Formats: sequence, C-alpha cells, structure tokens
Amino acid sequence: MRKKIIAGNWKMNMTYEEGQILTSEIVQMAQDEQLKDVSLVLNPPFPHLHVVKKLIGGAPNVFVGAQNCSDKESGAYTGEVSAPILASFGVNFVIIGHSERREYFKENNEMLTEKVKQALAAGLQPIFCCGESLDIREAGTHEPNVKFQLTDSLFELSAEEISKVTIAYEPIWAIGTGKTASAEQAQEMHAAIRKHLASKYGKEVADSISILYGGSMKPSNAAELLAKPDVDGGLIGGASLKSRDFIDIAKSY
Ligand SMILES: O=C[C@H](O)COP(=O)(O)O
Repeated sequence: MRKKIIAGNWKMNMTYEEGQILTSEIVQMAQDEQLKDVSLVLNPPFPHLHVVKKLIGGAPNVFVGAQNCSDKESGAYTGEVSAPILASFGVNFVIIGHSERREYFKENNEMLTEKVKQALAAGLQPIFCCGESLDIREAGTHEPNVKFQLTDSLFELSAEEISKVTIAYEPIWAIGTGKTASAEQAQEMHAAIRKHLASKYGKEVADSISILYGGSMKPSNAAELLAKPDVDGGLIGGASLKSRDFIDIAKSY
C-alpha cells in the first residue's frame, strides 16, 4: 500500500501571522477520521518552519517540509540552508527540483542529485519534482523528457535510497495556470514514471514509491485525478493557501 500524500507548497507566500493561522486551521481539520490515512505535508518558506513544526505538535498525519535545501552539507554558502540544519529543526520532507527552482535559479540535474543525497543523508524525505514544458508536451516528447530527468538525477541512488523518495510529476504548463492535466494525461505519465523506475529498481520498489501530481489541483478536480491508480497524492500550490481547499483536496481520495 503506497502512502497517500497531500503536500502544500506555499511558495513565497504567507506572513508570519498568516502562516500560523493557516497551520492551526489545517491541524484542527486534519483530525477528521476521513484523513487518518493521508499524510498532509506543509511546505512553508524557511522562516516559518520552526513555528509550523510547533503548531503541528503531535498531530499524527501532519508533517512539515521545506521547499529547497542546499547541495552542500555545511560551510560558507551565504543564504543557503542545508539538509542537516532542516533536520535539526524537526523538518520531515524537502521539495527538490521544483520547476521554479530549475528555471529561476538554474538548478540542473547534477545539482539535484547532490540535493537528494544531502536530504537522504540527513534523514529527510525528498519530494523530487519532474515535468515538461508546454513546447515539449506539444512536440510529443514529454515521456522521454521526464524519464531523462529521473535517470539523470536519481538513478545513481541505491534501491534502499530511492524507496525513501517521493516523486512529484508537475507539467509546467499546468502550474499556476488554472490549466490542469486531464486525469488521463496524469495517469499516463505516472504509469510511465513507475514503469521507468521498475526498469531500474524492479517492480516491487517502483510499486512502493508514491507519485504525486502537481499543477492547478483544486477541490473541483482532485477526486478525478486521485482516483487514477498511479496518482498517489498531490503537490498543491495556490489551493494550499486556503485551509478549506487544502483539506477538501485531501478528502477527495
Ligand atoms: O508545487 C506546486 C505546484 O507548482 C503547483 O502549483 P499550483 O497548484 O498553484 O498550480
């Protein structure tokens, strides 16, 4: 049975107060019996991590994640935050390789391998993002493109290491655009990703890895996407900033 994960990526949003209100509301609503088997992961900007962790307290199904970590372990890297620092604050997850990091901060596959290794060594669970741009989708080369991202960044990990990674498939053309991949498009790519993982690590390992969908997921389309056999959860941007929407998505399983 794969883990069901609904992760909220707050991106560069939320003041201190807003973050506390959002977290408290989610922690409260997460007590619903219907959500006991769903892991809710809140990924706020770095300064929020400590207080979000505290507000989560002992909630068994709510976790805290960062949106990025350094590819270095420690040292003179002004402005960076390492995986061991995050782990020392009780952070559980870290998003790695989001398309916005790849595009605006020029993160490449090689650097992402190092980030994943740093995260795993520190005991964090990486949420590794992949996904194609609109021109690649229109050219029909989206599958090989996504497979290459996985091969190039992750395939030097051992089977034990990759088992601790969650994959997030996020078609760039669907992020923040209101344009969602259809449930069929998502399933097709998720199945291709799982098959690709199986080709390297075997079916048992591939079947154990959760693959999340990200890109304009909201309460109105979540049920259809999450009903697909290879869609194990969501990485939610805009809709994760409203507690009701975030929880309604998680209740769509
Ligand atoms: O990390 C989240 C994704 O970029 C999706 O963002 P969105 O739900 O605002 O489209």
